Amino acid sequence: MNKDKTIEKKKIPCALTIAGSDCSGGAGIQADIKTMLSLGVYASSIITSLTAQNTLGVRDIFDLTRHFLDEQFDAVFTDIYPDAVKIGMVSNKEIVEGIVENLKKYKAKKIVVDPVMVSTSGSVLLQEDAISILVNELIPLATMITPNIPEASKLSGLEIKKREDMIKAAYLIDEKYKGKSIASDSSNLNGKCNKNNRPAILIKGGHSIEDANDLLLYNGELTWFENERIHNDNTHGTGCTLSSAIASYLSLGYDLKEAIKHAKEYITNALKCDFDLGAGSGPLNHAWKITG
Ligand SMILES: Nc1ncnc2c1ncn2[C@@H]1O[C@H](COP(=O)(O)OP(=O)(O)O)[C@@H](O)[C@H]1O
Ligand SMILES: Cc1ncc(COP(=O)(O)OP(=O)(O)O)c(N)n1
Repeated sequence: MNKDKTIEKKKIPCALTIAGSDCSGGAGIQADIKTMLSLGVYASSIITSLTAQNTLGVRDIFDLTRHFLDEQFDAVFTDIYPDAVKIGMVSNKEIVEGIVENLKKYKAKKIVVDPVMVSTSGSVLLQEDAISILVNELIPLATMITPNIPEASKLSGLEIKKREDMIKAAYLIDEKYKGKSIASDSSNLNGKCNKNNRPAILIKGGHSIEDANDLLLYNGELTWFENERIHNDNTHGTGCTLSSAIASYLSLGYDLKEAIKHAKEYITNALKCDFDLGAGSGPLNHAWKITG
């Protein structure tokens, strides 16, 4: 292509989402791209799986092949290299293995892994035999992971009922990754070190019976991100949105804690708009910044 080299190129931050497609637009790739765009970040995508789902649940899942995954990685990373990456639904063993190999091959930076396992409506989004690869090979590449309460229970082996359990679970997960992190950016996250050389852990509190507070364990330090619980049943895609908002803020150059703080505010505002689409648990309003 004959591009005019005399025109000065404007550099805009680029975030990549590697996730499943939700045809109803509430979660997955669609929620991620809406979030990235609303935060002023260029969004690219690598699709792992197609889901036929809506606000009532997941009807069917069709996984992409390893070959097609590799083709997408090559197309994205050799042309518009992302400043940050968000990973969501990875569906099966072959796909997780492919993601691990490609992230290493292209030396991806600032990786936020949302260890999506089961949708809130109860559908399995990660096959059982893929869990150990996610745990032992993908998570060690991550800058941070964002499990919800059921996922944090699975990763830690601890039943989480209250705030203190979230703290115990965070330490148990952290202990597993002692000395195992090989994140290519672990020594250079916006100039800050992951001193312990393992992924930061953010346990999300959306499923808590208490407040919707999220807990971060980062460099051995605990931080709570406390925002009011919004009484809105339309929460489809909150986890996808939070992780893609964090990746967006990281691509904009925010440090980890600032990125989480702003991402949490984004979710709270999107929930406050009280969108009510569909017959079930509806999606968030990503246009809240424009429409209020
Ligand atoms: N009712 C709510 N009010 C305020 N924040 C919420 C609410 N539900 C979820 N969140 C927030 O949305 C984000 C995603 O959390 P969660 O729903 O636990 O994840 P997931 O969608 O992966 O199950 C977290 O920051 C959580 O605190
Ligand atoms: C394609 C796809 N990816 C992820 C999810 C799960 O979305 P999440 O935001 O974690 O939570 P719920 O929407 O299940 O509350 C999904 N449903 N589809």
